[in-house]
Amino acid sequence: MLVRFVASSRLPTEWGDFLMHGFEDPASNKEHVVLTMGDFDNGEPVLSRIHSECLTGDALFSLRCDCGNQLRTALQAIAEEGRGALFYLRQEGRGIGLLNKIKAYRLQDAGADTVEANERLGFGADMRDYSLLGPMFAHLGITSVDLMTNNPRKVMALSDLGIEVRQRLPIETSSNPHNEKYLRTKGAKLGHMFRAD
Ligand SMILES: Nc1nc2c(ncn2[C@@H]2O[C@H](COP(=O)(O)OP(=O)(O)OP(=O)(O)O)[C@@H](O)[C@H]2O)c(=O)[nH]1
Repeated sequence: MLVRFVASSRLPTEWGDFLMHGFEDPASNKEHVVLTMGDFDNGEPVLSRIHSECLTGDALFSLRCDCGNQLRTALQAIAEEGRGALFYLRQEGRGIGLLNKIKAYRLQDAGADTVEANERLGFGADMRDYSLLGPMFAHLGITSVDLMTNNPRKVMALSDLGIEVRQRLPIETSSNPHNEKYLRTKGAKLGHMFRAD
């Protein structure tokens, strides 16, 4: 069964008032949310971010990745524009889940990079599936986006779903000693268009 819309409510945040739309995915038993601001009726491209859940970076202030920083940067950019959408997909750890990500971090502490760690656990480098976005875009009436990402796979995934990506907007965040290797590996092995500080 396809991902389906369940309910919306107001979500005031430190950047402004968003609408929060909840979706359920019966196949994976996952719940996803989209935060929107403004009106999409005129068909103009919508400033958008497709963000993959990162409990450690988004909620626990981790410096091992750039996720929390990107989340805040995206919400701020949407609020400044007064119009946009943030898709928050519950695909933790590039789709391997939180506990496997902790195991992957352990392997990284022992010298593996983020891709090698996934592989040693028996996973591909990136297990995320973006097809679930189709019904979410349809429900919100968004057909064209300006996408905040450094990840070319997301641009291709949206094109495959028939969503026009008018432009890719880089989402640069600063590096620190804890995430330098991770950011380098994303550039070298996962095709991210990352420019280190
Ligand atoms: N398996 C694994 N997942 C990680 C690791 N560090 C961060 N993540 C997850 O990676 C996801 C974010 O992916 P990124 O590759 O950082 O960025 P992206 O979303 O592909 O691309 P951008 O749009 O440019 O941010 C989140 O689900 C994080 O939980 C790691 O070392 N191992």
